[in-house]
Amino acid sequence: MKVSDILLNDGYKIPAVGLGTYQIRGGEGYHQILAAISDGYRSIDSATNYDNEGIVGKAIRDSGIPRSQFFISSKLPGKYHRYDDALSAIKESLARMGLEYFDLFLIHWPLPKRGLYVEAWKALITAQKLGLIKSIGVSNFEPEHLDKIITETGVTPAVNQIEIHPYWINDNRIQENLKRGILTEAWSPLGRGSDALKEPIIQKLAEKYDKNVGQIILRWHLDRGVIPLPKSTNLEHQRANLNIFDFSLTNDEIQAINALNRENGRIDGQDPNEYEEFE
Ligand SMILES: NC(=O)C1=CN([C@@H]2O[C@H](COP(=O)(O)OP(=O)(O)OC[C@H]3O[C@@H](n4cnc5c(N)ncnc54)[C@H](OP(=O)(O)O)[C@@H]3O)[C@@H](O)[C@H]2O)C=CC1
Ligand SMILES: O=C(O)C(=O)[C@@H](O)[C@H](O)C(=O)CO
Repeated sequence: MKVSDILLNDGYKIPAVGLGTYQIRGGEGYHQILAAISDGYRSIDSATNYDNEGIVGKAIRDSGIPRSQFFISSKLPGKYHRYDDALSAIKESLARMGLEYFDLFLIHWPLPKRGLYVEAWKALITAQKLGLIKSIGVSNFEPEHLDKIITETGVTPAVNQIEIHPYWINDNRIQENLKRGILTEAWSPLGRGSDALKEPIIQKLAEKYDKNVGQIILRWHLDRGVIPLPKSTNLEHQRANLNIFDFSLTNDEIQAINALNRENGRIDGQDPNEYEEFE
């Protein structure tokens, strides 16, 4: 299945769907990632905190597909926000992956109470200049965090990866990213297997388009200009999650899914202003 590309604000292109890899680890995880690659995934979202950079890199190398055809992302953990630590951490991530560069590297969480994310951002800018990273971005950044790094460095992130699913549609943050020329990626795009998959409106649309419920939600992301990063260890789901480029939702259908939004729909404990990573 051919996945479309989207242009980033720095001139690089990113595939419109990527594979989430949270909790995909070890030998089993290696085979799951290899299977996803053979099904057509070229964009893979990893993180130092996922303890899987080694198997992601091994799957890429063993796939036989040229490195240049992949779009590989990882993320900086909070314990390495200091400038020197961040630069070393990026080099360590590359070493674990066995790669010479990342296509995208993100600050995983802003951790505003620690107040070091501007230092971390400066390290990503340096790493980009050194050729270790092509595109640099952030994750879980609120508009005020974005403004702070942009004002203090003059460099706008290419991507902000944030929580988005039918119970947390996050329209305001998507618009705030857009205003600054930042592309939005959706983490937990399927609500991490929540009841969203059972919602009648989504089931009805699945029947209408002859798709499954996961595909309807992923198409909703694309139709809102958002890149979803679905995680699946099930081969059938993995394949289906890429097969979303032969239909699109109407504006009314997008609004009907938007109406599932809940004031407290965020996944527990993931408020970017409060979130603390475990050391
Ligand atoms: N930047 C950040 O702070 C964060 C980033 N992330 C990133 O986002 C990725 C995705 O988020 P994640 O939390 O994993 O959750 P997802 O929203 O991707 O949901 C994953 C769950 O949905 C199921 N699923 C996948 N496809 C389908 C389908 N077609 N039909 C029915 N069920 C399906 C999976 O089960 P099965 O395996 O059986 O298919 C799994 O239980 C992460 O893996 C990670 O890469 C996530 C959280 C925070
Ligand atoms: O998966 C990630 O990228 C995370 O940042 C984690 O916070 C994850 O969302 C989680 O729920 C950890 O408890």
